Amino acid sequence: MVAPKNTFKQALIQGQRRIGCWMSFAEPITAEIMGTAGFDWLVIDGEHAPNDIRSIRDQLMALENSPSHPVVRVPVGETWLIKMVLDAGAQTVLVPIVESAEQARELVRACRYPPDGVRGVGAMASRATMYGAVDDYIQTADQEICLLLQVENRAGIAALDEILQVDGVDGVFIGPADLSTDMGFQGNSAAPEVREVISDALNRIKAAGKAPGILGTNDDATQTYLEMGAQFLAVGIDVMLLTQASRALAAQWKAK
Ligand SMILES: O=C(O)C(=O)C[C@H](O)[C@@H](O)CO
Repeated sequence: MVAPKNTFKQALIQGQRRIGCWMSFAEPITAEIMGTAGFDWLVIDGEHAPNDIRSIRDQLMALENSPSHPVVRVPVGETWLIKMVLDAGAQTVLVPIVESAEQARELVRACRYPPDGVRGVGAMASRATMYGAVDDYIQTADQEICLLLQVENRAGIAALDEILQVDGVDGVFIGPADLSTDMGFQGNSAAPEVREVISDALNRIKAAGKAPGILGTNDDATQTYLEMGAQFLAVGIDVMLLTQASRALAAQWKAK
């Protein structure tokens, strides 16, 4: 079997815009449904959704034949967690709350095999190699893995230029909910002060030759981030899609 190419990473390198969606149900069946919607990428959220390594693996399996590229967000940037999601077959990893270049360098090392990194070699028994069927996985994995870091507080913003110098970081995602809360706006990411910081950060990320990313949870925010130049842009969350549609439907028919 030929080692899988990371088409999402290639698209980011080529400067293409990628429209995605968050998945917070932590269920393979909803991942499978989302995989039919036409998004370029889908986040399997290990930070705020009730996922474990088995549910992450099952959602990766559910998306196997989907054109939507799975991005696994680990709960924290720990080497052992990154090792597990890579072995489960993730090629793109999103790490929350990155605050320094040193942390970014450690995360790059967590994604790479020795001698460049510290990823343990258990490939033959893992899903990443289709249980040994991909002969050249170890030789090709480092270049196919896409590492996306989340900068989402004042410390991260202060360290952004240094983080952007770290080789092996493919993109930086600004977390509007966390950033606005850390800035004292309690989740109000539409506050002008927050929007200004987001706009400046997205510009700096692009200028450094990395892909800028963000999540908009309503049309106004999404349109604003699009105009600010977000390249990998999540435009919603599956749970919110269901809550909004089901509440609107109930209200529509109860009002008759
Ligand atoms: O700070 C943010 O915004 C994010 O990191 C995305 C969120 O975690 C979220 O809205 C998805 O649960």
